[in-house]
Amino acid sequence: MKPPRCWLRGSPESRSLSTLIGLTPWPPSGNFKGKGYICQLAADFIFHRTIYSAIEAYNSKNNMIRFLHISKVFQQGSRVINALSDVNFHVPAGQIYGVIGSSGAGKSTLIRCANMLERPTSGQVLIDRQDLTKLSDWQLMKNRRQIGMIFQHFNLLSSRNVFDNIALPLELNNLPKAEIKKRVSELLALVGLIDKQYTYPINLSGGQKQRVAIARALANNPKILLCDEATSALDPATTRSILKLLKDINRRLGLTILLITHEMDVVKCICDQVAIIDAGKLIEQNSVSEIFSHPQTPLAQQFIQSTLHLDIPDDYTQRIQMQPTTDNVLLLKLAFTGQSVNAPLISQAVRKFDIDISILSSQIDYAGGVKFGVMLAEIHGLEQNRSAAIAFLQHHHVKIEVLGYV
Ligand SMILES: Nc1ncnc2c1ncn2[C@@H]1O[C@H](COP(=O)(O)OP(=O)(O)OP(=O)(O)O)[C@@H](O)[C@H]1O
Repeated sequence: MKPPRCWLRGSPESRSLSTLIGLTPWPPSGNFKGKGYICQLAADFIFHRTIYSAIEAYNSKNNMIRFLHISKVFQQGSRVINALSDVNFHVPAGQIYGVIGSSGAGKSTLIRCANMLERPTSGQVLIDRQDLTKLSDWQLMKNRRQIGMIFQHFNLLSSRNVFDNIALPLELNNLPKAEIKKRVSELLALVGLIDKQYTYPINLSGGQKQRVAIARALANNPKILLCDEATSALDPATTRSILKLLKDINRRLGLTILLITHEMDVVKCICDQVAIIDAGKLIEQNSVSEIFSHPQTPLAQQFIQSTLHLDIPDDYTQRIQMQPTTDNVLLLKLAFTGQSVNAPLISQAVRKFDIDISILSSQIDYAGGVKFGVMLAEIHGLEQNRSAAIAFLQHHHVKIEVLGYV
């Protein structure tokens, strides 16, 4: 059958679509005048609607969590607090998505909106295409079974042992005893606590308590897991082991994880994507590799720097001053991200501007498969040459902080 004339007389996009779906553009080249031009407009309209609907359908199918124009206002006496302002983002199914922000930024409010522990003042929260803001309390209670949650302070019941804590949501679901036993045994194995099943929370370490909380959150086979500062109360080694467990669960079960944190190390360690929230507004969001290689906002840069721990040696701290010294050696902190981390910029600057650079310490790290780094260095040479070298490095996206003269 011959393809409809006006469809194929459309714009280049509609023509390429016709090629994509296997139709030969007809006529091969067209002069769009009169009726033909109207046909072109109609074709474009249909094309854009089709594409738009296709993108919408794809987004809603592949995004497990969708925050649409979420605002939350708290009223404290006469004081109005805009905890969240028009927050929009989507969490694709099967991903680990981090939301990072400083204290009071609105992280807890946001994650609590994801299961309606906090109802947004306006906006929609869609979990697996279901709009939670439209549900009655009873429907919401049922719906929450598909959302597991873990907290900073574990929230275990001290009167129940490990087995019984994990069994609780299954008991509330009226599961037969034999099924509860089977499911709890699976979960104990998943979180590595088979030998602790009869232990009470008081006799568990922080990491073990969080493992129990994770097992309990997974008891009803949820589609998503919300993590509210889940590692903030743990030491660095235990934090790493819990993050490793979460990543393992995410990969093995295909579980979608939304976590909030104030630590970029957590994001760096397990997240696929990250959103940065500041004063209730979402100011930046992207894949972890993109954020680490091309941070757009000063706050994103600050969070990245916080993951690189480079201290100025004590003897330098004592000697450093902002006025030039007799030796006139400049002390700099250089931060490399994206392409600048791989380019031989230091040796180029030395050759080009006739200066010497002495590296005191440096650190390179990885996040989302991207390298980034920080360096502490002395620069020796004439003032104008050093300034030109600094301008050269800045031009190549090296962030430079002048620490002073030593
Ligand atoms: N129930 C409430 N009533 C009034 N104000 C609230 C309430 N909950 C949160 N807020 C305010 O909303 C803002 C965001 O708070 P939220 O707890 O979401 O921030 P956060 O980023 O999680 O901070 P932190 O990391 O310190 O926990 C803050 O100004 C807070 O004081």
